[in-house]
Amino acid sequence: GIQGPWASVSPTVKGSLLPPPRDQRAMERGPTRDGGEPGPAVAVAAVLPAGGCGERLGGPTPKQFCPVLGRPLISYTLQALQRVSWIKDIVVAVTSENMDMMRAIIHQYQHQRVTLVEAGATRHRSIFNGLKALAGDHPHSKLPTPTVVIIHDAVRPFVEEDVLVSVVTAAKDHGAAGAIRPLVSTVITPSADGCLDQSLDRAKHRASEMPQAFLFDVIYRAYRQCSDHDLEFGTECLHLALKYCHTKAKLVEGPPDLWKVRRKALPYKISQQVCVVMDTKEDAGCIGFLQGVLKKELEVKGTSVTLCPNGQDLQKIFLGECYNFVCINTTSADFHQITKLLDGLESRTPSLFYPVAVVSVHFLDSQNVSFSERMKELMEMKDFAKEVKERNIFLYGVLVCFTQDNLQQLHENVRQGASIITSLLKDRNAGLTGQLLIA
Ligand SMILES: Nc1ccn([C@@H]2O[C@H](COP(=O)(O)OP(=O)(O)OP(=O)(O)O)[C@@H](O)[C@H]2O)c(=O)n1
Ligand SMILES: O=C(CO)[C@H](O)[C@H](O)COP(=O)(O)O
Repeated sequence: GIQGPWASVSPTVKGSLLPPPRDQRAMERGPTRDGGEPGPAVAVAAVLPAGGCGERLGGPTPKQFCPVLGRPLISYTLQALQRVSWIKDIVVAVTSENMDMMRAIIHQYQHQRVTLVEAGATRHRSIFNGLKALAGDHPHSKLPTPTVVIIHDAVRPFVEEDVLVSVVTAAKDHGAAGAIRPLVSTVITPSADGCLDQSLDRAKHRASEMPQAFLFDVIYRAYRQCSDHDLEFGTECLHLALKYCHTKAKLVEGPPDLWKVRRKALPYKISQQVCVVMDTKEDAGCIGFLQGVLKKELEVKGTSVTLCPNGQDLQKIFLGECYNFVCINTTSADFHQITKLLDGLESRTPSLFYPVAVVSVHFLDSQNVSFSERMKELMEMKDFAKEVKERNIFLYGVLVCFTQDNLQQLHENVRQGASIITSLLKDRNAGLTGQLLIA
């Protein structure tokens, strides 16, 4: 029967990126423990493999430790599991070299019910190590053995309580269960000579995702029997349960946000598009020259420039998936345009894995306006930058200085400004946000 205040199980953490849990749906599906304690009426623990190096994503930091809005990715996943009170223990497999970092993350974000074990050389080996810590018969077991164990990748941060309830409930009944999604592309089989052999009927196949859940005895038995080849090359825990315990997993349709971080999030073309926003229709003089140089600089790197003169609806820009903005301000001390742009960007869903970069370009006619006066005006940008960084928007400033009577120097400074803008957009350096670079 359904009892218990599910809504109180998972309060939305203030300031959290995670959407509020769909408790209502969980309530409809999930049985509670006897006595009204919320959660499936069995002891549940989770194993989180987090010992990979993230080769496909690239970069020196394994993807589970990459910062997302300043917080390591794994901390979001832990937060998502930890707010489900009926998951009693969370065992995380981490390599020895990252153990201290993981401890620091647990301490900094006050994660609870977490036990660390050493990761193995492959995902399956890491999971096996996690299971051993929960197995009563193992010398390294430290924790109570659960009836059901959830296995979930550290790099799938958006797991919600309702899907956890579904897989745990199904595992209780079937021995094993896993989330699935429709296939996004058709799977084909090539022949040895590189020609099409077969094309699978997409409607008949599914992508296997995480979380998965198992009766502990089933999955632990499967891991203890499986071959070195399985542990080395296997990619599917549900398959181990089938192969070694004849347990046919129940498949549960999961939501689209169960995805895993694999490669860089954005297709190159989208991430490279640049939108230039102007506060004037005028395109003569240094503005026109800057536009020309920018087009050339950015085009060289395979980008396209959209010019949006004043008066055009900025909404159109926000609807598009643009991640690079150059805001050219010609009106002295006027932050109107950039404020409008930042407001619009803020209302857009934050891009978690790729910051939006905005370069605010200003001009200083040093014969007519004093440098210190202009700097004082532009200091405001620092506060803007700090605010919007919270939303993964990186704001930079560029000041192009000129004197009316030295056209050659103006052109040179504009060229330098354009190359600073290009580097800022390309590098997306978090440390330079709010800084004003002078050309
Ligand atoms: N020896 C390993 C390899 C992987 N994992 C974990 O298994 C999950 C899913 O694996 P995958 O996406 O393949 O991660 P990586 O192996 O890090 O990535 P890549 O395959 O691109 O190297 C990740 O949380 C990863 O840290 C693990 O615990 N131990
Ligand atoms: O998704 C999985 C686990 O998370 C896969 O089962 C397995 O680890 C292979 O991963 P990938 O599809 O990223 O190669």
